Amino acid sequence: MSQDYFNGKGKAPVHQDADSDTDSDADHGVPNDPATSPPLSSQPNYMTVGNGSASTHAAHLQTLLDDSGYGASVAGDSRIATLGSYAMDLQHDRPQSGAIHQLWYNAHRASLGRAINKVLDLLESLQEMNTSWPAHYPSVQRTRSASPDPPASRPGISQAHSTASGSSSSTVRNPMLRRSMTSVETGAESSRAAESRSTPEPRLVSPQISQEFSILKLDLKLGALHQTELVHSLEKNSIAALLDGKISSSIKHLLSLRERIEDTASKVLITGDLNAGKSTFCNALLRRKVLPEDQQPCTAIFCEVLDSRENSGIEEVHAVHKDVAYNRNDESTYDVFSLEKLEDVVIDNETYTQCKIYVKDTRTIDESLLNNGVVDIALIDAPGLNSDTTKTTAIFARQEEIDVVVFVVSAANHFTQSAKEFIWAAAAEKAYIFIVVNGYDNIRDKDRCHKMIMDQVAGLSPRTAKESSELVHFVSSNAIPVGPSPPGGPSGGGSGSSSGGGGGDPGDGDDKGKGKDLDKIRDFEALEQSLRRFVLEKRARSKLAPARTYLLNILNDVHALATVNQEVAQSELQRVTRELKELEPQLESGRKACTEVSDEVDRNIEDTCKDVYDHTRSTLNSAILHAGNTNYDVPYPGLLNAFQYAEDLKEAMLSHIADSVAICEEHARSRTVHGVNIIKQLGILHIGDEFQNIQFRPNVMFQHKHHALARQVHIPTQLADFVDWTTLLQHQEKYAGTGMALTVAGAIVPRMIGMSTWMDQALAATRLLSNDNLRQLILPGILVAAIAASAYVLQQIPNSLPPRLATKISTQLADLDYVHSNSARIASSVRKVLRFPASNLRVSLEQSVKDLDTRRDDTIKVKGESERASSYFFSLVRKTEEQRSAVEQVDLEAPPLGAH
Ligand SMILES: Nc1nc2c(ncn2[C@@H]2O[C@H](COP(=O)(O)OP(=O)(O)OP(=O)(O)O)[C@@H](O)[C@H]2O)c(=O)[nH]1
Repeated sequence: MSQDYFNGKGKAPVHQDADSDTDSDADHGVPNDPATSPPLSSQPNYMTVGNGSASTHAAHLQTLLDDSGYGASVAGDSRIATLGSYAMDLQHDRPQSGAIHQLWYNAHRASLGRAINKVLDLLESLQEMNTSWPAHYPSVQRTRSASPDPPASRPGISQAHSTASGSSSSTVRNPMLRRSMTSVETGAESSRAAESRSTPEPRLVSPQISQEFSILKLDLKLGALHQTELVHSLEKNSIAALLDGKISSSIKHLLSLRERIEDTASKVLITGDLNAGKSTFCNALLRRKVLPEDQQPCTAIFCEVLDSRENSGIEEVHAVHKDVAYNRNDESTYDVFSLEKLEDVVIDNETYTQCKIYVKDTRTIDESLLNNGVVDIALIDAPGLNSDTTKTTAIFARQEEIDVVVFVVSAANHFTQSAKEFIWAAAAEKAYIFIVVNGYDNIRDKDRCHKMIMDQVAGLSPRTAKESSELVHFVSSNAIPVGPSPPGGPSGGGSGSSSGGGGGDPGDGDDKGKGKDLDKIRDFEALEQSLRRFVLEKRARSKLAPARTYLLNILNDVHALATVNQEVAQSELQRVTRELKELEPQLESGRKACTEVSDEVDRNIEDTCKDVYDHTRSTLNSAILHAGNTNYDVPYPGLLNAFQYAEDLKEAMLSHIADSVAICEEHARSRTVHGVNIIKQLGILHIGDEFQNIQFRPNVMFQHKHHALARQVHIPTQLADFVDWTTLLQHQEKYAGTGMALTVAGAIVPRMIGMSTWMDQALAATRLLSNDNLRQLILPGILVAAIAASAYVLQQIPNSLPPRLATKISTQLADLDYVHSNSARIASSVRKVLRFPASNLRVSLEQSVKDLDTRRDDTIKVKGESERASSYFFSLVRKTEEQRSAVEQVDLEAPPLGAH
């Protein structure tokens, strides 16, 4: 498998910042270069059990294979040997053990692959739910001790097979909101996760959150606010949006993990100080002088050594252009060189940053690392570390597809500053660092060197130090006999190891030297076996364990989130159900009150208006009726000013009537105040205090004098108005002295002045004049009487005029419909005034009913949503539990059945 490391386009993205990523938020894209990926048909890349009859062991393996979900053999892949023949042909354990591991690996890979698919489904559904029902993010669930978990101790590789029970107990996880922290899992978890936990948390998160959520932990960075405060201060939808982002990146990471566990290749990065002997070490592993060795630094680019079968069996070098994604099928992305020219390529870091070296490894599969029959291994020789390259190499080492980092340190120089910096950075990323102390042959006091180096390792990577027997090796790479370099290829200018056994010339005949060389070769072979085990048998740790750990972590997070949200949804459901129960009667009584209050207000208005109308009518009627006999205090100025008197009197009468109107208006005003108060009380009772301050100014009522009578009533004064016989007769008895004259005058004068016919007058005169006796008396009497009557009539003007005028005014007012129109006007004014608060009250009541109605509708909606959310999260809790136990059953620590 080949990679392009630096283009940032096609392959694994390079993490730019050493401390900016954790498991949860980094983009862990796994390379998917179509050109470099193995053909689909060869993807599983496993050993198949032949005909099954070879041995019971083979049959068992066949079962394992079938169970693994990877089916039968893949035709046409030369790498695939049948396990049956494998087991029978090779009469030792290693290949068989490798094949068993491969089957075991496939079975676990299938389980984890299924779990990843399920979790992807769960996350997608959670994302969807989160858009319709913004998920609640638990800010702080419980307080845990501030001290971090005890440093996880990785189980020893040599002991790994014996920790089955321990590992299964370690997988019993706290179902609560806690991150898995068991020692085995920690040891097996991805190095990224290890870093995120072991390094100080650089982000603004509360310890609680960082402990409870490992992947879906929201990364809030806002001013100096604490995470918890932020979670509380942020709007629910903002939290949901942040969560959505987290879920998306988790989905991405799961996809890359899936790709990664399905990738059958394994990459070993060989790095170390300048001139530490990395190339020599690589060549020793290949048992062939492929890479140029030199006493002066020469490797300036990343050299990936791959099996030539990946390049159609052709041995050549592909020098990848800078900033270009390597594609084996696209020659524009690289330059082809022969192996002999490799020396020129590796020093040219101006044109290239990496090269792919395809070599044939003709050794047997149990000897060869590249061609081991189980997994495609690529060795990557990195440029020596210095201040320029340390960071690049550390970034390189952090790539997901780098399964193993082999650090080559010079036994003579120990760990330099660059070396330390690299290991600090890489140790956090990669759980395992394989340390090769090279050039051990140069050391005289080997024990001292051993101790000093081990002390340094302990300080740099305690985990590695703990497993030192497997992970730290003291070797002399140049002592390993290597095959000849390609013709004209790397000749090496250094120790002359190319012909093999540079450390001691096998041909010198020195037995002591030979013995020493044999020791060196044995040491190197031990290293090789460890590395082989490390790469092959423990591949699960570097490939499957991150997936398993990540799955457990994400399942834990989703489980925690689902539990919290299920509780929230449930309590919301209870709350809205309760609220609905309260709302229904409120709504009912609101509707009832609306009708009742409306009726009451109408009644109040009608009663008030009727009362005002009736009162005005009776008051005005009575005022008009009594206008004639009311004393107006208008002095009678005498006969000469009788007309003026009549005018004054008329005005006084009209103003008296007008006063009555004003009195009626005052009454109406007070009735209105009363009516408004009733409405106000109803408002306060049913709506609340907003009715307390209802504005009503009674003074503003009746400001326009619609009743200005003087303009409407025109009554001309006539002479007849001054004589009112009815009044005169009424007064007759009061004035006895004039009784006779009045009687006569009363009897005669009216007749004389036109009340009788001319015949009556004639007869009366004849009758009087025929009586001589009387003639002399009567005439002066008549005269006196007439004078007396006239004087009396004139004197009675102040009494006669008012009733006459009153009658005339009354008549005219009746014509004007004065009483009704004023009563109606005043009553309608009252109605108008009362209608305002009444309609306010009605609108408010209707609004409050409407509000209640809306609230009820909203509550019903929320209820439906809460029901859906509750049942969704309930099933999510169950599903995450199921998946969690399925993933926990993938026991990567238990040794494969039948493996040694
Ligand atoms: N004595 C001794 N010399 C060694 C050993 N391994 C490598 N050398 C010599 O050390 C020199 C440097 O070796 P290289 O393999 O080129 O070192 P390197 O780390 O690849 O160098 P750069 O990648 O260029 O930094 C060569 O001359 C080797 O022959 C060893 O185990 N013992």
